[in-house]
Amino acid sequence: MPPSHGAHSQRIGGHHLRSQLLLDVHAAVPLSLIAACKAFAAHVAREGLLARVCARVRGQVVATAEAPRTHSALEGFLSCVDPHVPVDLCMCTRYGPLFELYLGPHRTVVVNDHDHAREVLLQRGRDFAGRPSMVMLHIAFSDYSPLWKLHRRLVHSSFALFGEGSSRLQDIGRSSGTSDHELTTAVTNVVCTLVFGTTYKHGDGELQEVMRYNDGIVQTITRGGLVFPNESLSKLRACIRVRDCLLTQKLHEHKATLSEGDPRDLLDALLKGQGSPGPDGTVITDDHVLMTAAEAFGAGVETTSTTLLWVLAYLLHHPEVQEKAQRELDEEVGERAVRAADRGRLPYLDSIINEGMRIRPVSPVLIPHIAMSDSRYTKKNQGRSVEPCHKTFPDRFLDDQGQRVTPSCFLPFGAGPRICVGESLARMELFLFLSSMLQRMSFMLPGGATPPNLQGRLGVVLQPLPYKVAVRPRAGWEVSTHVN
Ligand code: HEM
Repeated sequence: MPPSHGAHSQRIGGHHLRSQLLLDVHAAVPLSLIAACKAFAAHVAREGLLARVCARVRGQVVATAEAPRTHSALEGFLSCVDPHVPVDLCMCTRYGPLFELYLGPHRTVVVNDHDHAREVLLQRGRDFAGRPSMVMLHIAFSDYSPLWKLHRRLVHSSFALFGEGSSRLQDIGRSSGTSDHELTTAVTNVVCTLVFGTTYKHGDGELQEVMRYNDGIVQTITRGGLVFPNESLSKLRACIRVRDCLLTQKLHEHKATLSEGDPRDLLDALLKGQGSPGPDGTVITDDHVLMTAAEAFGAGVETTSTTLLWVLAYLLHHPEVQEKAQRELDEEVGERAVRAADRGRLPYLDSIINEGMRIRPVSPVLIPHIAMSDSRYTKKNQGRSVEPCHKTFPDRFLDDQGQRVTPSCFLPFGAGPRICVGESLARMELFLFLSSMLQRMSFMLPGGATPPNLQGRLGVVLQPLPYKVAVRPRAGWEVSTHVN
């Protein structure tokens, strides 16, 4: 279709890698600034360029990057790039809700409005379901292809084994701890169960090893600068070696014990998928299996544990919200262990989780999409009004009767063909962890401590700065501890 040239239309030609994306937009779309910055940071890290840029949106730092001093891609956007002075990139204010920018060599269209994003992701999902060529992973960063579809289907089917009908996640949730390390350990344990069917006991050496390499990978990627040989790159390589060694061992064990019945976990599902190629003859190799297993850790640990840390940080700012959630738990669940099926009875707790994901989304701009073919997107409405919101944490997700409402523009897991494949699992995990924690413990600021800084910093995900929290067991639940 030819692009339209209406008085209010903006033609955004983004020939992204291999196709042409034309957006004809008559209305607002805002900012994928954070994505832009993220991708920019990734690009800069890849290219090994120098000088520091700090990007802020509405006063909040959303990304820092090692940036080129005089890079033509950046010149259009920044009046100055001083390596020592933070540059405010309020692009939304300066360039309007829809604009294009170069991320290194890639022309990128920025869309920042939930309604429009929803339309692009859902109604036009197939058109924009591609991924830029980034990292060789098999789902999240894989382009829209038969191989991606096959992997996604298998991953989805294996996650279904851990759905509401299963008690496997409930039991792991019950052993959750309260420091960020323990939260991450518990979330990692869930992913180990999903991926290779091992649920570890507290303190297990192998689980510690998984934690160490996972953390090493996250930290080194967050730090960036992995282009030239250096300490970070060596550490990343070492962590990946340990990870691959462990996953290969699990793969061999699974091959040796694979049976006819239902898959036990993700490795089983992928191994079974090796026997039935996709419609175009696509075959899953052992390397694919290992990469997809590794990806489940990458996508499933940091996202979920960081969401919980954000929710806790907000609860420290709103102790009355915590008390109300605890009252709801006391009335609806009492002292028995929380079950996945209790979610329907706990709308207030659910609204806290939703609000946590809304106000501090760990993946604020999804993962970049690219156009699958020459495409045009036309919006009829012009402009957009932003009304002041008088809702307090977490009431946006509740109606006047205290029942749950979910605005259609709420997309913490994306939408359309590339929607997060772990969404149901993540929602269940968040529910089980938070409910089990609030049922047994109260979280408060240690004496003299200031409330957590809610600004966040963008690493692999948007994460809170470290904060301190005191934990007190609720009446009837022993074990007391102070954690950082
Ligand atoms: C709070 C937790 C989580 C959040 C907020 C989250 C969010 C997201 C988002 C925003 C995307 C990108 C969607 C897009 O580009 O349109 C995504 C993709 C993905 N997520 Fe999650 N996620 C979470 C947990 C998980 C978990 C637990 C797993 C698996 C164990 C997982 C696996 C994936 C995968 C494989 C993709 C790539 C899907 C594709 O490209 O086809 N995520 N997630």
